[in-house]
Amino acid sequence: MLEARDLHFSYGRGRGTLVLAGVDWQVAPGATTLLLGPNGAGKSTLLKLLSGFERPQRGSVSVAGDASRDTLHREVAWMPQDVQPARGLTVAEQVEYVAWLAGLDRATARRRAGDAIEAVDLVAKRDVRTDRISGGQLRRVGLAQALVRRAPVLLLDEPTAGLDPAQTLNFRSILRDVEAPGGVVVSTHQVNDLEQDVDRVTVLAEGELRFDGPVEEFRGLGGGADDLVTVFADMVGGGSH
Ligand SMILES: Nc1ncnc2c1ncn2[C@@H]1O[C@H](COP(=O)(O)OP(=O)(O)OP(=O)(O)O)[C@@H](O)[C@H]1O
Repeated sequence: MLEARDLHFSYGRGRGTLVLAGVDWQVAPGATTLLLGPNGAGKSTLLKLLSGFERPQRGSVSVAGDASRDTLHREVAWMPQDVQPARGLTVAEQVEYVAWLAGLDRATARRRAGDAIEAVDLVAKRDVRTDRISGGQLRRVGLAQALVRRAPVLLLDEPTAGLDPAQTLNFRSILRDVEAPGGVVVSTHQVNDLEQDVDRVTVLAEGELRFDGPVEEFRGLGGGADDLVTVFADMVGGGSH
């Protein structure tokens, strides 16, 4: 199980602002968790720490008690908020390159990249350069990059931000078929992302967890969708949603 203990993190040296102030959290295996928090709450930072991309100043991130960077890289796949096109590479080449960087041999990287591109419904674009595809398609390349390693845990940072409603639905339906036995985490600042199939909700605000439980429990805090926006705003101590 992917677990964070007493995570403290601030950017910059010395007196940088504390972004995470002692977060204890476990990613629920076999479940999809919505990591909900207002802008600047520290969601991206938490996901970077959980993936091993950043190291905490205090506390630890571990899988089954093992906190080594190699283990995190093997066990956790992370899709960053800003997926970058690799100049000059096609969709297939970019996903294959990421697989190769992760240590797969050439033939396996190619095969897995093909599978991942199929899973994200981008077969028609496989030979198009990634700097010439739409923002929504680039998000799906990002998801393919995360899937290609077949890590047990999948962390997705605001995967549908900026997508139109049709693309959002398309992305969610692709996510429904993703296999990640260690758990899937989807970060968002929008309460209406609760519409998607999620099992659990974790609310992060000002570097602390304010809620962590089954989605039904969170929904039960408000009478309807509008209520939940209010519940969330009260929970995070502001009007952001
Ligand atoms: N590279 C950085 N250097 C300095 N400060 C940073 C850096 N990245 C993030 N921060 C700050 O850390 C805080 C948390 O940022 P983070 O991106 O983790 O929040 P978030 O919840 O993902 O926000 P959003 O929903 O807007 O993406 C913010 O105050 C942000 O300004």
